[in-house]
Amino acid sequence: MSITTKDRKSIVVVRKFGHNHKLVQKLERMSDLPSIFGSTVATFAVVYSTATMVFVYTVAREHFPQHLVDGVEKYGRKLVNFAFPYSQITFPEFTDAYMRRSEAFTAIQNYLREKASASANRLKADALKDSRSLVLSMDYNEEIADEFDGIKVWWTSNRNHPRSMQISVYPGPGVDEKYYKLTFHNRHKKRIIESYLPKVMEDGKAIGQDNRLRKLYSNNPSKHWNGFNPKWSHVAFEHPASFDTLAMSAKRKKEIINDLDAFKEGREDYERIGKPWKRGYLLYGPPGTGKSTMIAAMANYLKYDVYDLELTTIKDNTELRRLLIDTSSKSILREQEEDDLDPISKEVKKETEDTTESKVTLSGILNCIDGLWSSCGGERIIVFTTNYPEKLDQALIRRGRMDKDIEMSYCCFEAFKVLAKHYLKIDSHSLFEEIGQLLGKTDMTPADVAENLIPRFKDENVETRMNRLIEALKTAKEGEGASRPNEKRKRGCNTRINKREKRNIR
Ligand SMILES: Nc1ncnc2c1ncn2[C@@H]1O[C@H](COP(=O)(O)OP(=O)(O)OP(=O)(O)O)[C@@H](O)[C@H]1O
Ligand SMILES: [Mg+2]
Repeated sequence: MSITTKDRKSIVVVRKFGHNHKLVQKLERMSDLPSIFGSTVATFAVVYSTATMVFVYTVAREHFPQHLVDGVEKYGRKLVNFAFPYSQITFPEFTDAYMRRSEAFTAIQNYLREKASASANRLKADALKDSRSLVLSMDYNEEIADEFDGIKVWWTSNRNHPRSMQISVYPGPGVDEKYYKLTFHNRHKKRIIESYLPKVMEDGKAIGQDNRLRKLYSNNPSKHWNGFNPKWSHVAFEHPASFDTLAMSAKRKKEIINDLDAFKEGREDYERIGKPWKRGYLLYGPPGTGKSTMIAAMANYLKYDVYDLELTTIKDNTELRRLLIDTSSKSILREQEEDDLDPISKEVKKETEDTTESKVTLSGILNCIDGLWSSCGGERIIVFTTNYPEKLDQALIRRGRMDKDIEMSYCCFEAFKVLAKHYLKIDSHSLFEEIGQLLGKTDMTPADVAENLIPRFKDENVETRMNRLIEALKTAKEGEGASRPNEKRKRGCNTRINKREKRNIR
């Protein structure tokens, strides 16, 4: 170093700085070396060297003209960058003084959680709000290395300890300030910012979505809405239904799953053709054929929330719109026709409801489905369920609003086999043939079949349960024969999916 100064000590220190740069370069090449070691030494070198630069700068300002001092400063910065060519980005937990949690922090936390359990040595266990089980994450001061397109980066989890024992509802002095720090080589800055970080955010959000406890929302009567009473109340959505346990033919099931997959993966297609990312299903069929079970299976398959829309407690279209805007994406909105409600539910509703009649009109619903609601955040499914498809207005079910009809009907033999597999834990039995024949001649819903297969007492054996079903089928057949002797029944498997073009409900 050729700086002529009276202070010998500073020249010696600058030489050390050069030595540290070589060390950092060496550490960088040794990518197999635990990086915490590399970055700790490098950080130490930089802190040490930076302190020295500050000292040199102070001394120089006192003894040298300004243009020389500026030169030293510029050269010093270059040296620091040369010695530690890494950039760091910090992601604090809170975005502001109002305890608003940073979305970026949460996404990174989710993203690193999976990597942490595989590679970090020290983990923290938490039962997070809205999460179903214990979650493990990297402990403070722990480091995780990640790789993206051959670029190596390091994440550390840190916190600033409270500077005083003050108790505060806001983060700040007295409250832990947690943050993640990302370190990467300067030469990758552009790709890290433009490609890696967006990927971390996207993956982290998707992981959060998958792990969160999903919710079943129901709308509150609009007369109760105010700052304290929200439009929607929710409970945890923990319905156990799945496509595996849903009684219907395997072919139909596959068709519905494929349709849902295409929708879920279809974001870019919808964007490209300029269509709101939503899909409408019309589920129709007699009570007990599995319409509600199907919605639960869909929600579990897609990992969506469910909004149960009760139109009778909404005064008018404006309120309906406000209600729908308040729903989130990745959700299934279920609207049930009032005629479908059983007599008891109708009575309860009459007693609890306001006497003023709902002025929600069909066109109000349609406008919401077509317009505003569709456009505020995509990935929404709307399902209309009805026991009386023939009563639905054609405007509601025209193509583009309801994209697919799914008919749920009586239990066929294939559907019975699904129920037997789950209720009786058997795939075949000598009584299956008789049951199959009876199902072919009798209208019995999957709900009634299931009711006969469920044990009435502990350890009730499989034959007894199947014989009970046989008896029930025989009784139902006799009853049907007596009440509807001339009716020509069409029986297929319990689900039929109709393309809109082919179906004519009226
Ligand atoms: N297809 C099915 N697969 C499996 N279980 C079924 C099926 N259909 C009915 N069940 C059983 O019967 C019960 C009632 O079914 P569900 O509530 O889904 O019928 P629904 O068609 O929605 O009736 P409603 O028209 O009265 O609303 C379910 O809890 C489930 O146990
Ligand atoms: Mg139902």
